[in-house]
Amino acid sequence: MASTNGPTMALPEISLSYLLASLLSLAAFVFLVLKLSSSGRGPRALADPIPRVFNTLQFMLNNHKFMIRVQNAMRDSSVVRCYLGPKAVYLVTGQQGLRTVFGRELVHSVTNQEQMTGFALPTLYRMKPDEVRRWENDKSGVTKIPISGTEHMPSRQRLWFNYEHIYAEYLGKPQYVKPQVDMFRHTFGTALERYSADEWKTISILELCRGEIAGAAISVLFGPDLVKLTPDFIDRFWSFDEHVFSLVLGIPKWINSAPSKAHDRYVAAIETWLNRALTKFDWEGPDAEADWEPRFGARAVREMVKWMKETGWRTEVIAATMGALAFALNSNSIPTSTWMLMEIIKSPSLLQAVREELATVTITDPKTGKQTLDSQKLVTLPLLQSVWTETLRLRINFNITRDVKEPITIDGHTIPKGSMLQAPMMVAHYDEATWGAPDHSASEFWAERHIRYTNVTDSSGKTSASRQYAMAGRATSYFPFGGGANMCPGRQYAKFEVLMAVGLVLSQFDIQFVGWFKPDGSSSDHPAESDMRYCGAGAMPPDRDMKIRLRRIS
Ligand code: HEM
Repeated sequence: MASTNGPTMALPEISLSYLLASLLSLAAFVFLVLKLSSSGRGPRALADPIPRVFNTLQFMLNNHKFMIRVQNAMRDSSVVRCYLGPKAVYLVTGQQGLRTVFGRELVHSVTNQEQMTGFALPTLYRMKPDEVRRWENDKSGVTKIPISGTEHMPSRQRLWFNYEHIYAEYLGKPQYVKPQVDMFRHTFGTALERYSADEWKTISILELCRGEIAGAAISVLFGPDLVKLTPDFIDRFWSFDEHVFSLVLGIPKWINSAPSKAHDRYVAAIETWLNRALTKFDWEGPDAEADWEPRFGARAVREMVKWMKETGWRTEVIAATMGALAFALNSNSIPTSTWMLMEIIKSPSLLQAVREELATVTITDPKTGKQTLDSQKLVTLPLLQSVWTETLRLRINFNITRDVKEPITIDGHTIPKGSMLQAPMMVAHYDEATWGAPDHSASEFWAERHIRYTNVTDSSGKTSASRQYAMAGRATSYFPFGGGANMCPGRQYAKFEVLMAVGLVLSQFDIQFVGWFKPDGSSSDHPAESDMRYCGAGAMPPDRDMKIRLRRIS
């Protein structure tokens, strides 16, 4: 239609079908653009109200709140990204993600090496920049077969490989675990002899675990001299333990000097022990290959010291490395023992059931003639194992962290080189779909979560329900010991040690519950809960104590 007013343009005649077709094309175009732009954005981003600042601060200062936001974001997304400082971090959950973090195929592309050289080696291991550079320059990888192009390196000079291999071998192989377990049973059993059959004694579960169990564990791994030479060593250990997170974050001394002071006192004590052991030990003598001897304690410690001396590390660095090992030994096992004792003692029926199980593995020690526990059978008891699994699931809470050295793909998302991967236990271990049961939500401690009952018929034809251990969820939703090449090398020993400590206390004493106590010593009307200040830092200890009365069963 032509206009009659002023200069005009002739408009084409538009049909309805032409208009509809144009609108549809436009809609399709907009949809495509939106789709392409959203897939280009990668995985879901965690909201960051002050970009790159808020999330970083919350991660460091209130990890629990940060992790609750991550948990919510991961309800419908197996990969969530955010920035922590300048670093792009990808939090992952689910089968594919966990296989990527822990799998053998990507062992050279997904590693913990930047974590070590960036944080642990300069702080906890006390290495100077040129010493850290030696690790950075070792490109031969962690596996027995060196990465192609590095085959020329003498095997003992391969730092990453030897560090992992020595621990995996001497902490993990059954022939070395067994003598350590026997030694722990004897040492802790002897420590318990101070509680007699003649009188009831009131004790604190926290003190028992942080004192006697931790002391026995240190004496087994490092020999008795460490505590003999520094009688307050166990106090120094806990003071160091309290400050580890601040130390690793590298908070400067002028802001807070307490962490480095605690570390100084701790490493100094270990150095005293180390110097004495190095002077006294005969490397050519009969104990050179002993499973355990009193100077260095367990073989794992002696082999690590030997290799570090051979490869030229300063005594202070070796002492600090042993300090990190003592931390790995106790920092998770002791809270786990504490929680297991508290959970069992607080429920009279559970205590009774566990004691009945323990009675089936009680033996007479051939050397001392005293009652003790058969360690091999102990770790197969169904109910005790279920309590162990449930305790680790609920109370061990950190994000297993790895660096991405080559681009990888998880659930269709490309994770670029240079970013960081984190597998949060709090997301996997508390997942309702995996762990929840009709009357027991995933966030609740339920001693029998990992028990199945099957009917068995005996020779007389009588049928009864038999209790069996069966983990309630998938392995990829449960990784308290991490996974892959860096998986905790002490995990087998940890299970023996914790179950032995808990088993000896519960089987050798009559126990009466006294009450719950707050850290200030006042009584509490409700049981302990996880101390969430430790969320993301490893084991979450109980926020209050339990006191009991005990008397040895004569
Ligand atoms: C309940 C007890 C324990 C728990 C939950 C636990 C957990 C862990 C975790 C999550 C890691 C990091 C794994 C990774 O990055 O994938 C680790 C590393 C380690 N653990 Fe344990 N652990 C326990 C007991 C022990 C014990 C008893 C020992 C020693 C006898 C030990 C020695 C180590 C060592 C040496 C490392 C470092 C390995 C490395 O640097 O690659 N752990 N542990």
